[in-house]
Amino acid sequence: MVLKVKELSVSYGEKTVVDKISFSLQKGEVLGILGENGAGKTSLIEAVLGIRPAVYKEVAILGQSPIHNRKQVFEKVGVQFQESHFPDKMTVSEACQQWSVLYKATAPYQFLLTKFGLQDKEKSLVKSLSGGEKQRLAVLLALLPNPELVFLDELTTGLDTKARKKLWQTLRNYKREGLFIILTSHYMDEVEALCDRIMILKGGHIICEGTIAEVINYSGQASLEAAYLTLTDEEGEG
Ligand SMILES: Nc1ncnc2c1ncn2[C@@H]1O[C@H](COP(=O)(O)OP(=O)(O)OP(=O)(O)O)[C@@H](O)[C@H]1O
Repeated sequence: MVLKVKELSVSYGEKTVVDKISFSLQKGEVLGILGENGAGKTSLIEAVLGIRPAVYKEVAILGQSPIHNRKQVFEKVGVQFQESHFPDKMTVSEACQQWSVLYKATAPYQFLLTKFGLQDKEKSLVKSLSGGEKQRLAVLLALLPNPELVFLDELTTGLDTKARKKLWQTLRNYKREGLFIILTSHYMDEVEALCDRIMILKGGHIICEGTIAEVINYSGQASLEAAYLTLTDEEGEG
């Protein structure tokens, strides 16, 4: 098993935003975590990674605790966050180099820059990149340590249609090579393009999980979009 989470809860003060959630990721799977704004997706991922205080019965990533075996786990796990902050004067290549030194072994970053369409930006300041380019850099950095498992939070937010499709293809290739992926997304086309299994959160609870076909079937709707809207009671709100 790649990831096992048992009865994990996250609270901010009195407010519990992730409530006794249990789930797992099997080998070969891409798991999508869905849910409206504030459902608890980021809090859940941060708690699983051990960077957000939480209570739980068990959290194991690739068979080890991300809290007690931090260093060993993070040699094998890549993380892309919603926002990456870089110093003002840092160039793209410096960002890659600084990230590389955190790991024992990394992929050659020039190769990844080409893969992510950033080869002409090596000498550019990170702060001068467009939103979409920064986003691609954040995914690149997550993949730099050649991880076995990668967490991608709002993967393609801010990317144009062509860049999204390109990134999906890149990730599908990584998956074929054996990478396990957990991602959060607000885009049902993205989820359908990448995920084997999904988990929909609402108010810190899992309201539905299964393959895309199972979730659609369970909702009684004809598409994932309609299933998602029905299950999260969003219909008619927009
Ligand atoms: N540092 C914090 N302090 C207090 N409350 C927080 C904090 N971070 C998140 N929350 C609250 O916890 C709840 C879950 O937030 P979280 O960011 O995990 O949701 P999300 O599903 O990732 O949302 P989004 O889709 O908007 O990114 C929200 O109600 C949010 O306001």
